[in-house]
Amino acid sequence: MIQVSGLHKSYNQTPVLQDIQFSVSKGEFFGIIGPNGSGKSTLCKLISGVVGMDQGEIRLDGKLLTRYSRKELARMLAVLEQEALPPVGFLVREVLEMGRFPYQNWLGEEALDPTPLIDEIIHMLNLSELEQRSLDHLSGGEKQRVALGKALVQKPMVLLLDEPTTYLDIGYQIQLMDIVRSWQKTTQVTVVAVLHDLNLASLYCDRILMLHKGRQVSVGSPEEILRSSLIEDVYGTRPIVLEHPVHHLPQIMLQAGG
Ligand SMILES: Nc1ncnc2c1ncn2[C@@H]1O[C@H](COP(=O)(O)OP(=O)(O)OP(=O)(O)O)[C@@H](O)[C@H]1O
Repeated sequence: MIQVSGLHKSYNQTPVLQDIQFSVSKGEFFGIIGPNGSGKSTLCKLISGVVGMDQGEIRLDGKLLTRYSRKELARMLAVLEQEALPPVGFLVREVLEMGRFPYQNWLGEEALDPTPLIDEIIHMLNLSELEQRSLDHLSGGEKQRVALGKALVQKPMVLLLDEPTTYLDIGYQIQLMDIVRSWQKTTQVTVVAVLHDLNLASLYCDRILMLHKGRQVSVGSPEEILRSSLIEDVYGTRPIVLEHPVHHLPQIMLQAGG
């Protein structure tokens, strides 16, 4: 579904991403991890077409990203980022309705009534009590659920999540990741998620790409990537890696220094 090859990106002559090469299959849950400043968000912006690359190519469903029109790309790919929410004055339901713009004509109408889909997503994300509230008065976590709702109503083939669990407490972190995963199972959407929390990445991702200083360190299963020595090389701290007693996936425990 996504093929990235030979990707390079510099800002002001400083390389931010170099030699990035990977592919993501349809329906896969693909994680991107790495320390602060390693280039995760830049990679997301390149995949979503917000920022142009210097070298290399990105293909979505076999077609070069640069060949998609804005509306075609919005039907193909949705991005969850809170900053993309409209600034002030909109109700939650209105914000979700905005997610349908790729399917609307110039009058803002679409062939099929999107109300059942929007209702389903409002229900799934527990937004029923908030749907007539203004976005301005929501908490960070509530806004994050609205941002996810706006991305899901786009019914994309690829869902790009840039730090989706920021602002969320542990209950909502798991709830959001579970919702994304069950949505993925029913729609076969391909998910690419930048995650800071390595334990969440392990629990939800089929494969993980690890970045370090703009370079790709490795791509592999959680077991291949979340190894104590590799994490120490990249993050500069050596965690204890244990197997989750229920899910049998690696989980890390941090060790305090001194
Ligand atoms: N628009 C920009 N102009 C100049 N430099 C930039 C720009 N955007 C990002 N950078 C630089 O590119 C590097 C990678 O940034 P990026 O935001 O992609 O990293 P990240 O891995 O997402 O970091 P974090 O985990 O801290 O969010 C950083 O050194 C950052 O300062």
